[in-house]
Amino acid sequence: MANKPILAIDHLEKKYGDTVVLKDINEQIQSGEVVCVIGPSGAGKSTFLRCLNLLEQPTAGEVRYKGQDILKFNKTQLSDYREKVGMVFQNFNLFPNMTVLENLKLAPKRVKHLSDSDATDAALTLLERVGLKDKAQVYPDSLSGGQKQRVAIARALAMNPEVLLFDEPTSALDPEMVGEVLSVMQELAEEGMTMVVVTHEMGFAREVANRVWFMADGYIQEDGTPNEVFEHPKTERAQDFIAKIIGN
Ligand SMILES: Nc1ncnc2c1ncn2[C@@H]1O[C@H](COP(=O)(O)OP(=O)(O)OP(=O)(O)O)[C@@H](O)[C@H]1O
Repeated sequence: MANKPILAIDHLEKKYGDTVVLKDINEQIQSGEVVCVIGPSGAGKSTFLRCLNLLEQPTAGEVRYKGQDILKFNKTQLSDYREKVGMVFQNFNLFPNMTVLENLKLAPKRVKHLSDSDATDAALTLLERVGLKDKAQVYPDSLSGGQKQRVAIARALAMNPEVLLFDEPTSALDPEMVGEVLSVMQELAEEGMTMVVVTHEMGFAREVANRVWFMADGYIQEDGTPNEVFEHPKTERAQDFIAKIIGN
């Protein structure tokens, strides 16, 4: 392949004690790709995602970002890497004692040393992009779940990431809030953001992903286009899962 991957995963393994949760994962992600990771509960999807930014330490293997093994990064390199590879969590992780605007300004000021007024301008632009400019001065507690998650996405974008990792970003939301978050994510995908999304939202995976990885028992068992994985799954495990999810 001509393109160099932005992320390359080689022989990744994660064990907790004697329990092997991820087994020999080998994958590559190209810049601009949207990869959705699907699979049954307990398959290792979140653990895998957390290994990509070292919230979990892999027990073996390599994760290379633009050719460099992130497991060998020193503290400064790791902090630079986490600026470039942002993460959006299931439970938003907003700072409750800060306004929405302060949530967005904190890291750009502290880490990127932006001036207060530059950080404010950038934050307001991002809030506008996720449709929440009018919420700049409120505290997260007064927002709906969908609004909180849109703020969390804006906060991740405030660091100008090259890759965004999403860990079940809509799983904690009431059903009526899911669409507003997915549509922000879809816009990001259309703008060319590289995204790895662990999700139970099969509609999103079908429509927005370039590639779908089906994970079960700590392996990526299927890797293909949405059409390949949803319509023509090769393994029995994926066939069963997809039949149950799609309901036929
Ligand atoms: N800190 C930990 N210590 C021990 N076992 C863990 C730890 N974290 C996760 N596990 C185990 O690893 C396995 C994979 O968990 P993980 O959360 O990655 O799965 P998942 O595919 O994301 O599931 P779900 O869709 O339910 O979130 C599970 O069996 C889980 O119990």
